[in-house]
Amino acid sequence: MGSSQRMRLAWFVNYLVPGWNIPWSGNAGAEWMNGDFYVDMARRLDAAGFDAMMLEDGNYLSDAYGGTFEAELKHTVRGPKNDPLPLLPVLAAATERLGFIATMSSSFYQPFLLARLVTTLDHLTGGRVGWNVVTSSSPLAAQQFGMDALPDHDERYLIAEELVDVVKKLWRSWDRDAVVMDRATGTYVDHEKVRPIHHHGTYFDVRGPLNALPPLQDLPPIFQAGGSPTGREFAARSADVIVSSAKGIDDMREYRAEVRRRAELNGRNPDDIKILFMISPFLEESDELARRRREERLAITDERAERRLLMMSDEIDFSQFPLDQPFPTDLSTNGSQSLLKQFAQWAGDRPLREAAAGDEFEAFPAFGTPETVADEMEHAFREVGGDGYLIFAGGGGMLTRRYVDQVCEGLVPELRRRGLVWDAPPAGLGLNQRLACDEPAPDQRSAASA
Ligand SMILES: Cc1cc2nc3c(=O)[nH]c(=O)nc-3n(C[C@H](O)[C@H](O)[C@H](O)COP(=O)(O)O)c2cc1C
Repeated sequence: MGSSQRMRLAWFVNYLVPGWNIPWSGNAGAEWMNGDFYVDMARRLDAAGFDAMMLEDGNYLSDAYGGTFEAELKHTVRGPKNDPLPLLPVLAAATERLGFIATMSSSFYQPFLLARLVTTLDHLTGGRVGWNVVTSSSPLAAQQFGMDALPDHDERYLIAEELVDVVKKLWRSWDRDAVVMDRATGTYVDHEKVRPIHHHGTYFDVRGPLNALPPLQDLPPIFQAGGSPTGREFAARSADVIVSSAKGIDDMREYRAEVRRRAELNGRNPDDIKILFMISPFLEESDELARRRREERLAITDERAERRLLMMSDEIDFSQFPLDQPFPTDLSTNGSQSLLKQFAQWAGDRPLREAAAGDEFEAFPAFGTPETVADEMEHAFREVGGDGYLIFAGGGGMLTRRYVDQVCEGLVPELRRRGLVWDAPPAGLGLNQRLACDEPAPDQRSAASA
């Protein structure tokens, strides 16, 4: 059975300590900061045929949970976290084809700085960079930049939309053939091919032009993860790739249909937006062993519940809610609205301890042998019609070199055998073209069994 479209694979990483006190974590706790762990990982992903590594970012430690940094620093949820942007060219230099998605917040970056940074990264990586547009979710982040609080949730998306627009105008302030290098006249750039943009908007005033070269890719891909109605609308208007935290086949289907509908209403071809769903696969030699290991990981303990609640504590103090009671249903936030709503739905009437400890960042539970997990992924892929997956290693907590190998050496070859992922991308594609490319991979199942 050939595939009508290919499955894209990306991996979501935080530049903070990966698994460090679990089996197979080696000396990661003492060494992660030098970047070698992530360099090794990027090489593995590149060789396995992953499309991209997505580098998460945020810029605060939260004491919203219980009014202290104790739990935050104990569990290393948000830090210590180094700045992933300088890591990006280091990763690119160690790899050939893998794309890298840099996260930069629309609440703190000025368009000029961002446009120049991304175009520089695009040249340094040979056209392999993308931008994950996030709006940030905590007043604690705003307070690092001289503000008391973030703008309101929905207004943040208006700012993001204008930011994307100005950044694109800056990228296009140079014609692609502006550099003429005319030796006879001694002219390096044709000045008629470079123009100011004179942008005067609601949130930004930028004269332009860019004082750097335009990106190597025509436009580096825009990633987005908005889950609220406003977030979905922004994604449908601006994103090339959406990473979704939808949970369950119905939710995945609903999310995809709604974003595609919104894209169409905005005059876009819905097929131009690729949607990746999050999974945290749990791979072992047998289904039974994987099930047992997963159960151990998701054991209902106060410690695990605390870690999960901490991840949401960008604004609300979740330590105030008793773990033996159901999660309150009447909470609202100026932070990540959809993530809060999704957790409340997941939690239902169960005691909070059970709901929080048992929650994983995944569209569906994926555990077992590579064959079993590939079955699950293929089933959902065909059922929902999504464009691929974003792997997240259980919120990063179970990320080890061994875990990366289980995915790259066990799961991906199985997906490739089924004709779901390419052997290698077609030559000469920038990251944006690569992500957009639906060209099916050859089905190697019959060849392998012949
Ligand atoms: C896969 C994924 C990756 C995300 N990466 C980041 C990130 O790196 N930094 C950040 O501040 N927020 C990140 N977010 C949060 C989103 O930008 C957004 O705030 C969240 O999905 C809630 O959407 P909403 O505000 O529309 O409700 C991520 C969310 C998801 C699902």
